[in-house]
Amino acid sequence: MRLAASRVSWSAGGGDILKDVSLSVEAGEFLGIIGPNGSGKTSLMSLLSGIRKPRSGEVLLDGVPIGALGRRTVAQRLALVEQQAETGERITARQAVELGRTPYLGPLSPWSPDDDRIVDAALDNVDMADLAGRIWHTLSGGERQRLHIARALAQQPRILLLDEPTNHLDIGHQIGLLDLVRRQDLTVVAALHDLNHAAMFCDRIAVMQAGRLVALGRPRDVLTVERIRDVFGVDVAIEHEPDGGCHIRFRPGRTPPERRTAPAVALATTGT
Ligand SMILES: Nc1ncnc2c1ncn2[C@@H]1O[C@H](COP(=O)(O)OP(=O)(O)OP(=O)(O)O)[C@@H](O)[C@H]1O
Repeated sequence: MRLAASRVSWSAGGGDILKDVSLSVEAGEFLGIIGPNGSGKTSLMSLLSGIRKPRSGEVLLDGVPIGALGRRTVAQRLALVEQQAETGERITARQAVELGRTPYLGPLSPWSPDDDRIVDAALDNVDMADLAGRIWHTLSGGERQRLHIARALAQQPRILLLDEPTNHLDIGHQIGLLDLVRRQDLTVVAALHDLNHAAMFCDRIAVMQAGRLVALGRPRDVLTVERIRDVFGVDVAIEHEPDGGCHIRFRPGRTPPERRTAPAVALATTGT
């Protein structure tokens, strides 16, 4: 299943937030979206998911404008985990994941043992089976985040859109979650802040800056010292590995003076 944005622009609050962005993600690909705070990652994800309509341009799901497909059809093909996703507080962890089955339920297709199996597998996948009976508001931020992922997996989409999926997670669960997502037979688009995670897990990376797509390609081609300095305003050293991977080392105190007011926060987790 192929998802594509064709020359999409979007405005809000009197300003142009996304400007003429085109990209596509192929079946089975893991595409990362990186960029500083406010560069338009979340806005782009919301257009790709069909939640928002572009002012101009279009988003195509297997060649069909996403706006022309019904909500239920879209939800059976594509799941979005939003950055600040919230869920009603009175439900249990399991019930939160069961919500992922909604697009498949109806008068002629009531809840079945298959739905139970799918929900159990999703809880297992994110290491949350033991807490399935816990009430939502008693769970930690990281546990809730893992349940949001489980809910999206229970939706059995072909495309998974993740907006900063590793928020709130400790390093073990950050790596575990990205690895889990990568191992699924899914097309993934994930907005990520950690450039090393993007380098490790993504087939290609899209770089957003001030609402524009400024680079798109393989991690080692996109993540260059010059681009990271230009886009994030920080100085890094990059080690290239023989297997094609790369590792980015943040060099504190080496940021060019003219960029010291830039939003370097975005790289805070990449220093090792
Ligand atoms: N509904 C809205 N009304 C006005 N401005 C908006 C709206 N939604 C987003 N923006 C602005 O658009 C810009 C891009 O926001 P967006 O959330 O897409 O960025 P982001 O790259 O995801 O940022 P972050 O890394 O901080 O999550 C920001 O300046 C934001 O304030």
